[in-house]
Amino acid sequence: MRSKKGKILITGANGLLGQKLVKLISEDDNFELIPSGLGESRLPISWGVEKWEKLDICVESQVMAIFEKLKPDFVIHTAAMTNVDQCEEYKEECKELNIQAVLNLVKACEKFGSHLIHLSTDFIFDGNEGPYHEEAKANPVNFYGWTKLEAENIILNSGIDSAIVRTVLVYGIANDMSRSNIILWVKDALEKGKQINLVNDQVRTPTLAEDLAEGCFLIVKHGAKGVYNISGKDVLTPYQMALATAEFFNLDKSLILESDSSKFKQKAKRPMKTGFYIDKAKKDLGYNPKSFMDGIGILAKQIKLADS
Ligand SMILES: NC(=O)C1=CN([C@@H]2O[C@H](COP(=O)(O)OP(=O)(O)OC[C@H]3O[C@@H](n4cnc5c(N)ncnc54)[C@H](OP(=O)(O)O)[C@@H]3O)[C@@H](O)[C@H]2O)C=CC1
Ligand SMILES: Cc1cn([C@H]2C[C@H](O)[C@@H](COP(=O)(O)OP(=O)(O)O[C@H]3O[C@@H](C)C(=O)[C@@H](O)[C@H]3O)O2)c(=O)[nH]c1=O
Repeated sequence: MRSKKGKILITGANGLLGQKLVKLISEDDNFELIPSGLGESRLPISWGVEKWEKLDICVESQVMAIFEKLKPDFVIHTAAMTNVDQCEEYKEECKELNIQAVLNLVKACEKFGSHLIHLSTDFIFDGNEGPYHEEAKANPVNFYGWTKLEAENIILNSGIDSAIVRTVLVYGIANDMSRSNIILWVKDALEKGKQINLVNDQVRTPTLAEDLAEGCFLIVKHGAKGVYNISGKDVLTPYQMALATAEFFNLDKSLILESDSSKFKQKAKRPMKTGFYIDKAKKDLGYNPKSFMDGIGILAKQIKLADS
């Protein structure tokens, strides 16, 4: 039997990215996969992934015990408090999960020499000059973004082997999801005949969850270190994304009301113009994401499968 190329621990494996990583890596027998999460596994039974470690990354002793037991070569850290508006309201909980837990993981990686691949975000930027390269100056405009920048700094100043994966507005469908994403809630609203307001002055490079998982796995396979932008390649406003969704699913576009950020307010401020240039990931890793329309196509097939 060929020796495995490495043991990969995934945190937050029940999440949208987490589940896509499990699906992708479990199909490559060069790697031993260890999915972990806060509660019981919510992975589809049909995937036949038996392994599961219950791991609350906020509890340092649990993190140390898992590393002691498994000694992972790589850790793909996806777990976080990702509801941006809740982060603004519940700052202590957000700091606990998005910063303190990263300190726990860094300590364990220092002790066991594990390579940490950490998920970060376009929300570390203020959105005044997007799209952004990896070297752009961070300046978060909401608490979620501030915690994610703090986490980056802890990792980059720690000296451990690490890669920071920054991404943008992830879309996709997973099993028993803990939060929705733009294509799903737009599609759902239009199917229910609900009017929705979509801003036309915020700019993103929306990212298919499968592409993001591919980018993280490429970093593992290359043993890559440093900061990588891993996002979609199309620069779109939420209004354009909603129109494309209505187009694709043949839904009523007249329910989509064009708005702007002066009229449409969310609890946490959103950076206006973000999105990423991805030439570094393309050159170093061979990363090659789908177009937004092809991404919606992949999602549509999965929705059809899930509904059947
Ligand atoms: N989604 C997006 O648009 C973007 C995401 N990112 C980053 O990518 C990463 C993955 O995002 P995404 O897949 O959408 O996240 P999800 O919210 O889908 O998943 C996060 C996971 O973390 C788990 N979790 C929560 N608390 C703990 C804990 N204490 N210990 C262990 N696990 C815990 C959750 O468990 P449970 O399911 O039980 O609640 C959930 O499964 C995050 O770091 C996020 O900041 C960056 C940019 C955009
Ligand atoms: C709910 C809603 C959002 N929007 C816009 C605002 C925003 O730019 C975009 C997405 O808004 P949402 O609130 O759905 O998603 P949001 O919380 O902005 O998503 C963020 O999640 C975290 C985890 C990240 O790291 C960021 O990269 C980003 O993806 O759509 C509307 O125009 N109308 C609406 O009714």
